[in-house]
Amino acid sequence: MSLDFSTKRMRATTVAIPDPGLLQRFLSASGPTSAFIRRGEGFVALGEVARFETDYPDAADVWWAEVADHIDHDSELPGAYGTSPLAVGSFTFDPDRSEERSVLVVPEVVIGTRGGQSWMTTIGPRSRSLELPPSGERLVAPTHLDLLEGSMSERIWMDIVGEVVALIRTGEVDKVVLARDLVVKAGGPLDARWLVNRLVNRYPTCWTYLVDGLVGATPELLIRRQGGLATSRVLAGTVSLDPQNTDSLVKAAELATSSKDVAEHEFAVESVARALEPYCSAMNVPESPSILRLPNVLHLSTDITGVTDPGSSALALAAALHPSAAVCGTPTFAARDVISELESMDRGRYAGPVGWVDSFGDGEWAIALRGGQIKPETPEQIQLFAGCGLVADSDPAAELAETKAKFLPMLQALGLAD
Ligand SMILES: C=C(O[C@H]1C=CC=C(C(=O)O)[C@@H]1O)C(=O)O
Repeated sequence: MSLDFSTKRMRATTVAIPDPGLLQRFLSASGPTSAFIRRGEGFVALGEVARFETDYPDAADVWWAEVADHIDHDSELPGAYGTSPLAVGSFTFDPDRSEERSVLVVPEVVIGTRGGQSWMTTIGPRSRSLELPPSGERLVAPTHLDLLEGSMSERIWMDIVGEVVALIRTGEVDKVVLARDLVVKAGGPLDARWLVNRLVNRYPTCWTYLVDGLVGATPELLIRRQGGLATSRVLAGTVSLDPQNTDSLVKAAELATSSKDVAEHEFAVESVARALEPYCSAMNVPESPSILRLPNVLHLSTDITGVTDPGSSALALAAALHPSAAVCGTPTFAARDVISELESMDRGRYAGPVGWVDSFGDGEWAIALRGGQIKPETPEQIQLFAGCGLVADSDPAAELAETKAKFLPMLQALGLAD
């Protein structure tokens, strides 16, 4: 829907509501529906007042600033983080080389919970009903699933890893993040709500996202802006855990002392710190990473914080930080060229920013990892993605095993793994 800014104003109303319970129960079967949930907090969004399809996040940021300017907002929770009208979006990894378009949607209804406070924000040309929408519809598990090879076989992918490593050893690039895909076909249309529900339960410390058929649970936060504070969680460097998780202490020590993983991580931290610096008056970049533990893997993790200039929205910051070396490589443009030449698939919105921005410019943008894309033209199928950072001493077989660990959350959500 396009908006005529010269004449149209919109009205938004935010009301405090009692604890609505599990947010994902409000996702709707019909019509646009999005989610952004972590540790039971966040929101689900229903309906669509306006939509902007674009190639570049900066253009979406300009569009949203103009839309937000045309909203009159009444609130029972003035100033509470994330409760003002917002837009939910997801952006392609490489807009110059993708068939997919990026999207920013202004939903009609947002139901959220954060810090013990729950709210509903409605938005539209007129005042809307302030009744909570129906929830708790029974979800149906996907059936008759087939797990298919993606754009290339494991063997070919490992050969390409070998080629990229050889290229890194010549000094042409320092790090390249190479991904691969798998396709899962079901007997009927897949219900993204089923996947969201499973991911929220199994990976509560990740950001579970659903935007326009892109669904997953990512551990990596590109940027959060809350008032004047910006935070980014940089991940790079991984070891897989065994299914019983009995080996995590040994694996943590292995990861923390692996020069290959530490090098991979340092490239990623440096790229985020460098891109964020121009927007910050002060910044804290920890000297060494900590270990982030997930059910399937351990990651090296660094939380960067900065005091930001209020003129840059969360979406503008996401545009500046993307693509970090956690999903692209170093140097950025050379790594992106290697990916486009050798990866042999369209990443679409995998590894791009996914999240939200509100009318104050606050918001959260995660990196769309550990997920997949359901397309409207093939609703019975999902394309899953996973990638690995390659440096000079990466080993193809170990990298393939790492992608398998990274596919696990989605395969579990689909019922294809325990
Ligand atoms: C590119 C992915 O992960 C990134 C984030 C964390 C650890 C990574 C790694 O160790 O390679 C990757 O940089 C992915 O999950 O598809």
